[in-house]
Amino acid sequence: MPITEADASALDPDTARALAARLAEGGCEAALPLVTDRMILRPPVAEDASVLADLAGAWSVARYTGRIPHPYGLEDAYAWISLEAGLRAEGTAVSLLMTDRTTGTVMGAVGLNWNGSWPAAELGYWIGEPYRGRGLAAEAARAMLTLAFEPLDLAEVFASAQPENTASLWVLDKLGIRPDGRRMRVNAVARGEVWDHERRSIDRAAWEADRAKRARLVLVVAAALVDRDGRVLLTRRPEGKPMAGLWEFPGGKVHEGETPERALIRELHEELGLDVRHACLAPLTFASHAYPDFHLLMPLFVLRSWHGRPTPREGQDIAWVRAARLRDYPMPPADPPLIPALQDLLLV
Ligand SMILES: Nc1nc2c([nH]c(=O)n2[C@@H]2O[C@H](COP(=O)(O)OP(=O)(O)OP(=O)(O)O)[C@@H](O)[C@H]2O)c(=O)[nH]1
Repeated sequence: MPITEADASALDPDTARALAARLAEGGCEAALPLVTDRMILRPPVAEDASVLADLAGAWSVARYTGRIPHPYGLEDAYAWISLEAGLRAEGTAVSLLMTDRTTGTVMGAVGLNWNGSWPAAELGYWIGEPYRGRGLAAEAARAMLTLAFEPLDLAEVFASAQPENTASLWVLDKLGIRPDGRRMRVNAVARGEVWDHERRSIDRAAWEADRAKRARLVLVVAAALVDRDGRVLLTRRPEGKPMAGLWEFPGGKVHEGETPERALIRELHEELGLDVRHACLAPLTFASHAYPDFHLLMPLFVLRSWHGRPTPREGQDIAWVRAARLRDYPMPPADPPLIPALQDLLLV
């Protein structure tokens, strides 16, 4: 549904209050914080001011954003944090920090603002210099689209970027936020300029179509082979396959007409030369993970007995790993949530 100027800005206080309630943090029903593969996106707090001043104070960040002044100091960061808390509480905007899911390190920020454009929201993001080139902005912006169209129930998300800011244009393209034939003016405070840019947008129908494409379910089955010492067999994805170099549980896709168990028996034979009996496969847990272009559903079986010696037949490295050391091996993003169930089973 294209938004016209006449539709926009009709944000009545009740709607704003409802949106603010959806943005309140805490509990399983709350929209925030957002969790992605590599990040937790959470509201900024006063303790973030100095790291924000360092990151957003760089000219390489300010020069491409409309709202970040330059120079940008601690006072600016405190003012922004308190402004954003106010907008979130009144239900007119949400800004979140991109933090590393493991270390908590603040890496950038991403926000939606529908103050004056509701039911459309403007998307904005910036990423600190040390954290560029890893696809983090796209990952965060994708989570913001989900927030916009699901809990916030907005109709459109729009954005713009400097024509020479190719990294940002790449993010918008990747998310399906495309030129919509309109222009938008941006007051770029750091440069003291007013930009007149191509407007890019995505509406609910386009976002739903993209989500449906990415939600195609792929059933993969995997095994945790456990030896007499309680070690688990990991195999390393060989060069030429997607996610090459990462360690995973042996297994593969379930073919048409196969049960997960038959598929696993076939894969263990093809990949490792093992003969396995159906009765030895004990279901343990499963992974359910949204990859960019499909949704993985992967039951994990435990196997303690087999015939033959695991022999890599597809050029893959293999490793026997103690349960306590499983996290030392870089794995595809679907796999780390499987580790606690294995450790519960093996670390007694
Ligand atoms: N086998 C296995 N696949 C995993 C794991 N974790 C995970 O995300 N996957 C994903 O599940 C999919 C399985 O694909 P695969 O390439 O191993 O399957 P396959 O042996 O049937 O390969 P093929 O498609 O080349 O015939 C891949 O996208 C892979 O990255 C895991 O622990 N084990």
